[in-house]
Amino acid sequence: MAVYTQVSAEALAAFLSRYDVGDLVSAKGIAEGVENSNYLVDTTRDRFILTLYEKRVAAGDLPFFMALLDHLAGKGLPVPPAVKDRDDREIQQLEGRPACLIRFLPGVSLSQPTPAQALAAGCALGGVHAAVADFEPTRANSMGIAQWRPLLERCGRDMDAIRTGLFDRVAAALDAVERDWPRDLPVGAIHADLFPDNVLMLGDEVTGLIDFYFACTDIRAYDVAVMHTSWTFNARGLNPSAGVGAALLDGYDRSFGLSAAERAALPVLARGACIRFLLSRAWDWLNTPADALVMRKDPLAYLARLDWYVANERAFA
Ligand SMILES: Nc1ncnc2c1ncn2[C@@H]1O[C@H](COP(=O)(O)OP(=O)(O)O)[C@@H](O)[C@H]1O
Ligand SMILES: N[C@@H](CCOP(=O)(O)O)C(=O)O
Repeated sequence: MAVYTQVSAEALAAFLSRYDVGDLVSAKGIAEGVENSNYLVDTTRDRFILTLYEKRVAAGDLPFFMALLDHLAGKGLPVPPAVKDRDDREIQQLEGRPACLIRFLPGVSLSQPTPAQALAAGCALGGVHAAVADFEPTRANSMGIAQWRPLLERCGRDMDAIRTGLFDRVAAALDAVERDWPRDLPVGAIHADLFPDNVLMLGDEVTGLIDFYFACTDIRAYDVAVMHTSWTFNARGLNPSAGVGAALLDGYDRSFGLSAAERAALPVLARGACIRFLLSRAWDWLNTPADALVMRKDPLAYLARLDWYVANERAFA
């Protein structure tokens, strides 16, 4: 359940009165999501997502995220911009949290994407990378390779309570990833978390790309690798679908282009992505009480993926 901050009816009505969006009809907490509090808000005119940014999103990063959403929506991509109030402001305060009113987009997120859907999603990522060619703001990746070792050290040997020997296995995998990490691939604004639950679809059509709150400036092909790790396997990190993996890359290649150097780097980028999500999940696993309202995601599902990429170095050839 991702509603950490309760919003009173009075506070919400006062918040909405700053906008030209009609009057409040209903507001319901959204169970999906991990990082922020989200409400589905209906007014007499339209439907919106109200997001209150919780502790993982730094308020100082919000202008970058909002500028990126505006930029992509302005280029006609299915990305939801924040609504501006009468004073032209997108970022507000509500119940003591930074908050934005976001356009609602139709569609559902998939749990078992087909190759046709993966092709469309890969195409959509290519569309994002093309659209940010003239996007100037930058943001360092706060969950990038430079942060993985400090995060591993912070998790420490407590990781072995999740799986015996986990700390040493991740440390060894990280040694290899740090050694082989590409230094000269093209960089740009990337989503960095384009899992199936952050892509809304109707049939084989992408209707929404959401949750840009890890977006940053980093290696473009790393975004492709993150997608590959999250779209190709089942929830336990098993049974990779070769058709889905190939279709993702094909879609991206058709819409934006994947160079030979980028393709050659995908194995190490994918192992890096596995370490990144394994570590953030392990940290949450070790630091979230089992009875908390937040759903803890399984770090071992990313260990299984890491093992698969180590055993299948030629998966992208
Ligand atoms: N613009 C939007 N249009 C429609 N649904 C949305 C939109 N933004 C978020 N949602 C819904 O809210 C859920 C949680 O949003 P998300 O941004 O993934 O949260 P979190 O940042 O907490 O992970 C999504 O799974 C989706 O169902
Ligand atoms: N995609 C990450 C967690 C981030 O959650 P999101 O709901 O903001 O995408 C993972 O699965 O570990």
